[in-house]
Amino acid sequence: MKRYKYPSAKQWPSICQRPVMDSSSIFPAVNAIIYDVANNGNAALKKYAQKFDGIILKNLSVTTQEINAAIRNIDPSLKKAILQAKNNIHKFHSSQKQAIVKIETTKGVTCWRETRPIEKVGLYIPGGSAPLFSTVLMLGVPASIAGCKEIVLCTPPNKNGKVHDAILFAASLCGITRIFKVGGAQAIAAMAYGTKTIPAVNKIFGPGNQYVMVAKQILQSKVAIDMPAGPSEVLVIADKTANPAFVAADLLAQAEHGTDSQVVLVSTDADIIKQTEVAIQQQLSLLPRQNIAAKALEHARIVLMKNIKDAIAFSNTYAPEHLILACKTTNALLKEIHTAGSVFIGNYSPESVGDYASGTNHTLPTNGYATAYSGVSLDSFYKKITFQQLTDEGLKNIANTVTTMAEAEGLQAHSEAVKVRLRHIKKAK
Ligand SMILES: NC(=O)c1ccc[n+]([C@@H]2O[C@H](COP(=O)([O-])OP(=O)(O)OC[C@H]3O[C@@H](n4cnc5c(N)ncnc54)[C@H](O)[C@@H]3O)[C@@H](O)[C@H]2O)c1
Ligand SMILES: N[C@H](CO)Cc1c[nH]c[nH+]1
Ligand SMILES: [Zn+2]
Repeated sequence: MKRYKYPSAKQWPSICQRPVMDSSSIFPAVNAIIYDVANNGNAALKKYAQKFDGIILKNLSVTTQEINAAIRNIDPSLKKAILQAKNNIHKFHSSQKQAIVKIETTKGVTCWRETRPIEKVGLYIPGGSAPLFSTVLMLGVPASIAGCKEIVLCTPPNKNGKVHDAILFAASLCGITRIFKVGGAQAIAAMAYGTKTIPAVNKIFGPGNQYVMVAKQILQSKVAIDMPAGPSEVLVIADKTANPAFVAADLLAQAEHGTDSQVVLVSTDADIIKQTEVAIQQQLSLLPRQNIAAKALEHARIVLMKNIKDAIAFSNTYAPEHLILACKTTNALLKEIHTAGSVFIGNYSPESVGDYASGTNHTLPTNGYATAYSGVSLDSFYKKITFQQLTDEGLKNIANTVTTMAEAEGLQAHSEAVKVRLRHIKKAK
């Protein structure tokens, strides 16, 4: 853990550095995997399943029998929880549908936008250190609301060559049947290039470790991606109204994801910091994944700030995936938040509820990308097409503007496409 007291704004960018792996080693490794999958297809996928997941696979596809068995085997209380989470995610994402708005920009010139689903989408579900079946809902629910025709899902197999029952159950709830036992950078490459078994898609979604995230970034010239969503992060802003036990629990919740997760506490109160550090040690010792969390805590940041205004400004510089406001919150303060993936307000809004069931999406930009990217939403699964329709009057009303601009750009043919119609209208009268 690194601690800072009243750092100057000049120091903030260096404090905000993420513990990302050295990209000089990760890019060549991922490039080699992509090249191999593009050239050797399924054979390369099976080779990497053996190398990274420790399993020799005969078949990459999950069979209907495996899906049906998972649906039968799933624990009833887990089934109920998944159904409630799905319901909330469905409600929130359905509310993001937008009505078509037709605008007459000039008399007789009407413009509007219509949405169409992206036809083929690929969902990556992390499974290296934990089978994140919640991510199936976060991606599968909006994909099915949008009406994507082909939904492909890739996830790493476990040591027995199986996919976790809850992943298969959640997928079946979203109507996803094309499921493949492929993880890591090789899964992203397979969905970008296609193999004999795995279809190529138009857009790839989903979080993952740094290999997955770098593969998505490299393949962006071949296929669309949702965003760079890598190792989990949280930044908590705590004032004296915060509960140190809650803050510690929230920091540990993200720290347990992976050794490269990053957690940051920014507080205006030295006592709250002290008590939170004590609570972290107490709670950490009780966690099954304490080794992972402890490693992640090594690159945690604890920052004492003079006031909440500076704390928010620091958070905007960090651009956290998740921001928890364990402080007195007003609407004016919320307006000061410019960069964050998802925000949790007050002592009773733990980040875990957004991970699973409040309804918001947990696939969010990490590593500072919240400066420019939004988390996954219904919109991520659509293309937006603009339309315009002009009457003859409309064309006359706008003609001079277009011909003047076209001719000033030296593009006479553009101008003529308008003028030929004007002559036609004149003749017809
Ligand atoms: N940003 C978000 O929205 C979000 C959401 C959920 C999870 N996450 C993050 O997703 C990540 C999940 O990571 P994970 O590792 O558990 O699962 P993962 O499925 O992303 O990665 C596992 C795969 O990584 C590959 N791999 C492992 N070691 C490798 C190596 N040395 N070289 C090349 N490839 C290798 C293997 O193919 C393996 O199947 C965590 O970091 C978690 O914090 C982020
Ligand atoms: N916190 C993760 C996003 O960074 C999402 C997740 C899934 N399961 C639990 N948590
Ligand atoms: Zn989480």
